[in-house]
Amino acid sequence: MAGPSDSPRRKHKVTVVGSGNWGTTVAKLVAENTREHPDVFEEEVQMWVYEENVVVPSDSPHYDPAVGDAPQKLTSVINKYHENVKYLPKIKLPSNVIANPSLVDAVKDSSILIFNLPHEFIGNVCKQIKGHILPFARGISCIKGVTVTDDKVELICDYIGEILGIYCGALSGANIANEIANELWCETTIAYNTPPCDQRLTNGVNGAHGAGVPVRFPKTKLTPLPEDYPPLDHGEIHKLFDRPYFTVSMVSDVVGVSLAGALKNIVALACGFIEGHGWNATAKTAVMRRGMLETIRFAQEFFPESIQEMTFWESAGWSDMIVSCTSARNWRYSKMAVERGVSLQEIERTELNGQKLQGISTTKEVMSFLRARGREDHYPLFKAVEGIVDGTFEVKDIPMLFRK
Ligand SMILES: NC(=O)C1=CN([C@@H]2O[C@H](COP(=O)(O)OP(=O)(O)OC[C@H]3O[C@@H](n4cnc5c(N)ncnc54)[C@H](O)[C@@H]3O)[C@@H](O)[C@H]2O)C=CC1
Ligand SMILES: O=C(CO)COP(=O)(O)O
Repeated sequence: MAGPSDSPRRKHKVTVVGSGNWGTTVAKLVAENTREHPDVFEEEVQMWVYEENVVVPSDSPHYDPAVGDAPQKLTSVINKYHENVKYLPKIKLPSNVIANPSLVDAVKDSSILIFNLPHEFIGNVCKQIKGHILPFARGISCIKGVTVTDDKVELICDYIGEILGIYCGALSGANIANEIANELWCETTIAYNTPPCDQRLTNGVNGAHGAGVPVRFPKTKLTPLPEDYPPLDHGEIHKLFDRPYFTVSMVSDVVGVSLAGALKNIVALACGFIEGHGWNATAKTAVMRRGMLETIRFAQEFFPESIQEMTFWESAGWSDMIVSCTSARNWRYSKMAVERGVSLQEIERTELNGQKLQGISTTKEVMSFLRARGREDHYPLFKAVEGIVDGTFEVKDIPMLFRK
């Protein structure tokens, strides 16, 4: 009888769940890598698209006079022209990215699931795919946010892992999708821990950085990755994401990577408000420093068992804080809201063409969690951002928060 080592070697099939600005960019870079590593990955990358109708503008090279201004399915446009004309216009996607409007079909038979959509939609997506994925699939969440219920705050990757019964790591960094899509160099951080049940494939090799951090796995029993698949350890995950223009650091601290990515969106709103009010770099750096202190305080207070402060020196930490407070969407549009004297919610509705500002919901969720514990006054900057978003606090009063 044939043993496991005689079995034919299978390849990892990859699906990107989500196709916004970042989702499409990650699908592009991952598809470049599946092409370069045909021994490990199936070439075709499925990309789930939340289907909608789009009108291709007349100045687009993909404008078809026979179709004119008639609405077309976004998936058909992506598959025909290899461009996501709505969320990542003017970027050519590799032809092995396949847009799929069916969530269940897109994740079918995939052993690697990359979750990349605004965090408010992840619950519904997980509900729909539960029971339709390979039981031994492994996940990477590129989502910046947290999930909050009355009694707990959860990392998105833990939430995905618990609902689907799989292991899920986290990717986060100083990453502006349009820059990476244009292949302008940057770094990112991936936190992933090979589950013990998969380690017979990897000799326990997990990567050098982060040794000593208690490793977290879902409470549910994991199904081992079958032996005829290539192992999934730091080396293989690195192979899937690292590009000449996208330098990946592998770490083990899932908590630090996830919380830094989620909470910097609150600080980015504060920086936009500050700048919209007319203050400049010195005020912004004060807010960034205060924001980082509150981020680390939050991590230490609610995830004390696993946080590693070195993570804040990775791309997911200070670099993301800096880029988010100087050039990302949450900063840009909160500045615009103050300059125009309108609410941030209105700016999101009128200016973002379907893209989402994760800072708005993250601020509300984090503050409701803190308030339920009577801890809101220990996070004065986060509280001020909530007040500004709700119209109950004024930007000019931010410095008063920090006077002894
Ligand atoms: N855009 C960027 O530069 C970066 C974004 N991120 C993070 O990546 C995550 C995904 O963001 P983006 O790809 O930028 O999204 P986006 O903000 O560009 O696009 C919104 C997406 O949500 C989808 N959507 C709308 N309604 C939906 C529903 N009911 N159910 C499911 N999907 C729905 C839209 O189809 C679209 O794909 C976020 O957590 C964000 O913080 C992280 C790094 C960089
Ligand atoms: O996460 C990001 C930068 O690292 C992108 O942030 P925005 O969603 O504010 O554009």
